[in-house]
Amino acid sequence: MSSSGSLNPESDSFEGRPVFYIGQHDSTRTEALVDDQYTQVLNSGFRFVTAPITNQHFFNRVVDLHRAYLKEREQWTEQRGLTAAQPPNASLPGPVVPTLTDKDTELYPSNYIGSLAVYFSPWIDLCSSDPLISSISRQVLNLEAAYANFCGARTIVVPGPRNDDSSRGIAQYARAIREAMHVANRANIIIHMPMYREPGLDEKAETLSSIFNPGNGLKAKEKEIDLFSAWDSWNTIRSVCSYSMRLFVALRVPRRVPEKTLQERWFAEPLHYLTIGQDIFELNRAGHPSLSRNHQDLINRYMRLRSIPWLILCDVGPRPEELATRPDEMAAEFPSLAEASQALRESRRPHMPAMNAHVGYMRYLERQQPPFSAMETPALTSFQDWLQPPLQPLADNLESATYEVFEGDPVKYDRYETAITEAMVEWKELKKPTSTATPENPSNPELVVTVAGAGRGPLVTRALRAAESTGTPIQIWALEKNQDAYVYLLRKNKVEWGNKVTLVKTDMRGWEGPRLKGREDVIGKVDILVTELLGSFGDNELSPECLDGIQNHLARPHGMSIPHSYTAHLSPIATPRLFADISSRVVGDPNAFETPWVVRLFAIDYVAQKVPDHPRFQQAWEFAHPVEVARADDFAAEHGKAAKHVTGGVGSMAGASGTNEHNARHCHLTFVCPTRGVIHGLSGFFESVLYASQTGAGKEPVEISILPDQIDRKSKDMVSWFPIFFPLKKPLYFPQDTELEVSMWRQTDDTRVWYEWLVEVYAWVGPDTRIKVGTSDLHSSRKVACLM
Ligand SMILES: C[S@@+](CC[C@H](N)C(=O)[O-])C[C@H]1O[C@@H](n2cnc3c(N)ncnc32)[C@H](O)[C@@H]1O
Repeated sequence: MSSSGSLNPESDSFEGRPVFYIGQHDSTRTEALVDDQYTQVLNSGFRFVTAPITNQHFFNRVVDLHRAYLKEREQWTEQRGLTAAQPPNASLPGPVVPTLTDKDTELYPSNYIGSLAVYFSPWIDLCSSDPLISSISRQVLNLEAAYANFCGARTIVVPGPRNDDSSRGIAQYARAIREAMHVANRANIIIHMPMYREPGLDEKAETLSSIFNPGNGLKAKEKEIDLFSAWDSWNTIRSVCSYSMRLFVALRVPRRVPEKTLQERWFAEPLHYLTIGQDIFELNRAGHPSLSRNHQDLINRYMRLRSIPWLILCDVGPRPEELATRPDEMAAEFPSLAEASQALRESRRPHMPAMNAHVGYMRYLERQQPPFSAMETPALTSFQDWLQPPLQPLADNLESATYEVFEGDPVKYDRYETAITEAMVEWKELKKPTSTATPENPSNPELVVTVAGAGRGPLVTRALRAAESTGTPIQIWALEKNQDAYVYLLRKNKVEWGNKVTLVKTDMRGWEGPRLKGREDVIGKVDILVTELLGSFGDNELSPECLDGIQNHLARPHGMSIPHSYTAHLSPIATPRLFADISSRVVGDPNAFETPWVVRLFAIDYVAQKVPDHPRFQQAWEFAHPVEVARADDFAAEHGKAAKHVTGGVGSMAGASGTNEHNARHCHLTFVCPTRGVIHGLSGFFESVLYASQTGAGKEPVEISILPDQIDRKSKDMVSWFPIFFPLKKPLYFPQDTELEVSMWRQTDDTRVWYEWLVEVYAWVGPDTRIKVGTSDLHSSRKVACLM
């Protein structure tokens, strides 16, 4: 258990953890609690309770209505002398459930209704194949939805389908929920779903179907457990409801915790509640309730979500008969000494119920959770699954505050400093000539270092530090095209760098090159060129194009670029939240589904599995610098720079001259998905080798990476880049044993760069037979392309 100090936010040893918000549900409750009872439940440690919208009276009324209808129909059939085989007139109207009366409900508008989780009647059966029962169920659903919405309920829980066997039933159910969402137009609708159909944990409460068609439920055959069938039903329901942002899941925690793949599938879904039944708890040796290690891990994982799901403990007390007895006001005012000291020990008022044992255990688990890590600060957490439009680094100038955010991540700068240090050490070791060498001073040891795109100068500081620590004399230039950042650099040069740095306000592609110290008439070459123009997908902020424009100043053959190379990587993902978010933006932003978004992906499911030759994260392409023969350089040498737009027809894009053609890329990747699921787009990442040793001593390269399976090894805790997300306009469903074929292109017409992407689904239907079962549109970010 943590010390009290670690829970005190004021203390130095404070460690934050997710907070458990625990509610109480009683499956036998047929009426909303009255105020006193509600208070008693809160006093036993719960923070909220559930309340049925209607009561037993309403249930009886609906059952009587249906009975009367069946009787009337029977009479009607008899009067006409029809046999059982002759169906009644199809247009005979079915029963219409009359409006609610005050006898049908104990729920009224109140100042605490917003904190109740109100429950639809569990006895309706929206999936019923009996059209009368499904119709009555739907009417009840709508009556209750309208009334709960009227009362001001914010969350309404609806029992999920009882099984996933009938696609007709699920379709009926989904359609009814969509209708109810229109009726309850402000409330959130929460579908109560099991994680999977665990034998023995199916709902037993009676329904209209079990009352009127009792035989139907008996036929259910023993089947193999299909782990994904409940998720499949949920996927149908939310698809029919167009991924409404008001539709959530209450996930029933199973007795046996399933495999990780299924846990992760639900992790990506909008979990509003986790419901934990009394039978999930075990008793420990002291007879207190406890949960297995697997259950604890599951809860700990889900509690890391940005919107932390609330917990509902079901049937763990206080029992209805306990709530029936009102606390004795007199006795509460004048407790006996023994009662008072017992109450003090349990931190409660005398005659108030003791802390519920299950709540007490959950509070203990709350304290046992791993504390928030350095990557879970409130600032970083607030970025989870938050879409940011990508930067236009050439067209736009960054603000000082944005640079300050970059500078807040020491990991990136440490890795750069290590790379520059190694480059300087090896330069000496390999006795490479420097660009400051002149006929008069052929062994001048001064290296020419240029930081291009210096921003507010952190990489300049690191280059100066590397030079000092390695005892390397340098001449250093810093280039920046942002005139405001340039002013900052001028000041920093005076205040911090002792005017050692030559600052040039220029686009690096138009720089004339370094005029050497003491020989200003001579334009020299650069030995070490340092840049950080990388985007989340490596090349998406046009680092290749910018470096092409300056690499002619690099000394050959020894000059080097830091970074030396970078690679882009992809993996298909399910991310229902981002899909819903982007869908909601389309009206104001018609290109929302054609935009690669920068986003700190979190509530997502990587659907592909790692198998031999097909890893979960696959490399799309690579850029390495300097480019050996740049087509642009050749072209400019032949025609002059200004000529590039008038010689159309050479490049792959119509009308392009082809000078940037060497920076176009294409990849085709195959991802393997053994279980069925859905994808909403492609997650993108990059890695970069900043410096690769040239001494042949087998040293590890200096790298940075944002790949989920590499970041901890290559650049732990680096937060400078979030992943990129290439969305799909329509979710793409895939069956089990599927291969997702991903095609991606980096396109250019010499003035712009954009991406195009396509996903195709192939299912294996025999040992050697694969058939195509789905395809996405060809998406293109051309309309939001990066301008060169
Ligand atoms: C991602 S920021 C990095 C800034 C700084 N080096 C750092 O690490 O904090 C990229 C910088 O490069 C500059 N930049 C981008 N393209 C450039 C170009 N073609 N010429 C000069 N500066 C450029 C931007 O204005 C921006 O300041």
